Amino acid sequence: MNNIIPHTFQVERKDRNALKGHSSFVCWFTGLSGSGKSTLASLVEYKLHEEGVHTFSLDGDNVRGGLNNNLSFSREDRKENLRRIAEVAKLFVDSGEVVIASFISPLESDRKYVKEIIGQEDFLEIFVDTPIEICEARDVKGLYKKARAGEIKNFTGIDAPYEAPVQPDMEIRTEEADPETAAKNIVEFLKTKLENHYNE
Ligand SMILES: Nc1ncnc2c1ncn2[C@@H]1O[C@H](COP(=O)(O)OS(=O)(=O)O)[C@@H](OP(=O)(O)O)[C@H]1O
Ligand SMILES: Nc1ncnc2c1ncn2[C@@H]1O[C@H](COP(=O)(O)OP(=O)(O)O)[C@@H](O)[C@H]1O
Repeated sequence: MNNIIPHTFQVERKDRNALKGHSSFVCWFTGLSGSGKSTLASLVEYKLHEEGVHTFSLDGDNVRGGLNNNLSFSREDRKENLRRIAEVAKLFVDSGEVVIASFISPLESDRKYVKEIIGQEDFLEIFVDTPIEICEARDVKGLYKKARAGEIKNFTGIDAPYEAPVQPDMEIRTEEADPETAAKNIVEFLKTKLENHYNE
């Protein structure tokens, strides 16, 4: 960082957390396209918001439509996509928000990189574990059909890899729990972090 000297501001993260009355961190959903990331993220955010928690959602399609609209789905571009998202998420954590991030984030090494940028203590990984056959049967956006027809290249799970997390903080098998029940369980899990992390 040549000649870059960060300014220290009087209002710090701890002051923003105190004003909001809770801690801030990133809840990161990873899983295949159609696994249920956005569905669960939306329900979880709604429930937290209803309880007065300050939240902000970052989602694959939204971020790729703006900030990251120059990036493809090559391995290098996915890494850059996730690097920028991690930096943005970190800013939101500093601002005192609970960030709900939903990105395929298919590689263990890239998720590790994201965790390093955000900081281990501010990062929770939730694996939305849905077998590819189910995601493909759902085919919410018709993308699997296009990928099978060769109209989309590097599609995760078809001709690009997805590495399941080795030690996620939480795993949701969407075949076993309906979205509402799964979201409730996630919120219960996050509440511990909201309180404990704040009192540390
Ligand atoms: N080739 C390919 N592979 C996977 N996904 C694709 C692809 N092309 C477009 N899409 C759409 O982009 C969404 C995933 O973007 P992400 O930023 O989450 O992907 S990544 O983390 O950089 O791998 C993903 O959204 P979700 O279905 O919500 O996961 C797709 O709608
Ligand atoms: N238990 C579940 N959790 C989440 N989504 C589910 C579940 N069961 C079925 N679904 C359906 O699966 C689809 C998941 O789509 P979406 O949330 O957009 O996935 P992603 O964001 O991972 O691409 C939605 O149509 C949702 O209604």
